[in-house]
Amino acid sequence: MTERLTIYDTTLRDGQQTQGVQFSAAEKRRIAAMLDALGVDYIEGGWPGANPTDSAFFDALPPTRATMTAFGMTRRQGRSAANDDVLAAVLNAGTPAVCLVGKTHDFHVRAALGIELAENVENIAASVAHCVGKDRETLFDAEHFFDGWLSDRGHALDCLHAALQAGARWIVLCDTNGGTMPGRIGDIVAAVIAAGIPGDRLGIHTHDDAGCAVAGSLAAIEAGARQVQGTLNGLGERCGNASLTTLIPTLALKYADRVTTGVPADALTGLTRTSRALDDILNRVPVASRPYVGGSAFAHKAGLHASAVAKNPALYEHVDPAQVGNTRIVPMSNQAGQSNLIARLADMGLAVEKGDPALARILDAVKAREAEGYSYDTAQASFELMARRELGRLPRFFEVKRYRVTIERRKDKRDRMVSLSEAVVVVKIGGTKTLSVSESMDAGGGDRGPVNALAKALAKDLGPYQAHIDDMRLVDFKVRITQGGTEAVTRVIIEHADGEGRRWSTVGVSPNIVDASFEALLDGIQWKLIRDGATPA
Ligand SMILES: CC(=O)SCCNC(=O)CCNC(=O)[C@H](O)C(C)(C)COP(=O)(O)OP(=O)(O)OC[C@H]1O[C@@H](n2cnc3c(N)ncnc32)[C@H](O)[C@@H]1OP(=O)(O)O
Ligand SMILES: CC(=O)C(=O)O
Repeated sequence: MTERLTIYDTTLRDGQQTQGVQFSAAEKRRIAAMLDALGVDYIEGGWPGANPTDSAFFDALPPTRATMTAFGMTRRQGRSAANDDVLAAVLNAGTPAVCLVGKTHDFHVRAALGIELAENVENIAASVAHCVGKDRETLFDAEHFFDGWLSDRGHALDCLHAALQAGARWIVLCDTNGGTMPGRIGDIVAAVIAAGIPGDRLGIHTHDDAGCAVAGSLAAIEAGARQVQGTLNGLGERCGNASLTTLIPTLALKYADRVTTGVPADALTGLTRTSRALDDILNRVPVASRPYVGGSAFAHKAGLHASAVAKNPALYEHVDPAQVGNTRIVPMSNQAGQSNLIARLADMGLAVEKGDPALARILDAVKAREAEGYSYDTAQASFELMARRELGRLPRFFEVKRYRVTIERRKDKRDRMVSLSEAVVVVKIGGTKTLSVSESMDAGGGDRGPVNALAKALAKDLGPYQAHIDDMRLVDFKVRITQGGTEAVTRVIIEHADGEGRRWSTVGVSPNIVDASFEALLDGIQWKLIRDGATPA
């Protein structure tokens, strides 16, 4: 017998409390549509009246199947709920549900609000009753509840009972500082239920400060809480909230015998896309190690793992990546054996029989190059080019005859010191040599550095290949000083993208950062020409 678990998303409110995150109203609408497609039950849209973006979002709310919720706080001391302007802004947003945060830790009541415990309980009751009286489904976020329970459980419970009696639909227990261990969360939730707050009225809201937010939420669910709150990709104040990107598949795939959620199986297959779409909105590189949806979540690097996965993927996978819309990869590195290699080459469309002597040559080359400072487990496009070279299947599109980069520091017309990087690249395509010159100046007149100048010069005139590279862009550039053999060398990893949504990474290594960057840039272009099926001139 399974029970229905309600999923409450707070990406647009607590997620916006992440340092460095500021959604526009249009972005909030896009994210709300993504959440709706996923099947969450509630979308907390923000705090109306707190800032212009949230107000603009609530002024033109998108239609959603999920219950749109406005967030705010209980009335301030000395005001009636009807005369509290913050509460009024929350109600004026016109959402079917509202969520009010209130203090439940005696320390906060005295130190942050500066009021008596009885006054706090009255404020909670009056605020909830006011919203219920305006026909809003009302949730009460019991801030710092777990710390409050340990400090003065009588007061913490009084706050919950006051909200429940005033008509709150949900009482949400918050581990606001994120420091409560999962076992303790489970014990306290069970004690709260025993004290008369029914599990089907209880929610859990955790933060990840001790790395336990998802575990704490699961402990609360196991103890009987029937609403779970969280955010996409675990965004949220400080270290973030419980990640719904982890909780949703965990609930669907591992708790199906205990609870059901509103997320249908076909929406679950859109989870990886949703997670990456949010990163795209935030202009963030997706975290590869993210459970279920990360680029490495189903990457089998070690030779023993890859060999077993080739026989049966379940040997090293806790779920099928297709269930969450992710894909299995078998990267190449010096941890790899022939099984990784055959699988990887097959993914690239290169069929090679087991026992082919080229396999041993490629493995030796990977190990030798990684000893020099290369790293192929992320730079799979450079690995492909190297493997093709060993297999004699690397098309020769063009040859770089020479390149030069200069950096000049000089005064501009307004007598300010400015830098200017300039690159010259000479390439030979077929029988024709082309010379391209480019500066690194951006639209605002700022210098973007020698690597930018080189990238622009290299991409400026590639004759018959130009149409293939026009939609390429550089999305990430990482530099590490590493030990190659006995010398310190620079390793540059570049992530590229194109108009078709492909992303690929390349690596270059040299004692000189410009040479290392150039090698990675060149690999990026060659890989793109191969993928596009360009014909060598
Ligand atoms: C745990 C959480 O994440 S809850 C969500 C927190 N989110 C945010 O704070 C983001 C949005 N907040 C804001 O934009 C602003 O803080 C506003 C508009 C809500 C209030 O702004 P201001 O009026 O300038 O107050 P300020 O932010 O300085 O302080 C909050 C005040 O509310 C009081 N307060 C805090 N929590 C509560 C509560 N649950 N109930 C009643 N009053 C509260 C504080 O004691 C403080 O009062 P004081 O000014 O008398 O000391
Ligand atoms: C309400 C909330 O975000 C918290 O207590 O963490």
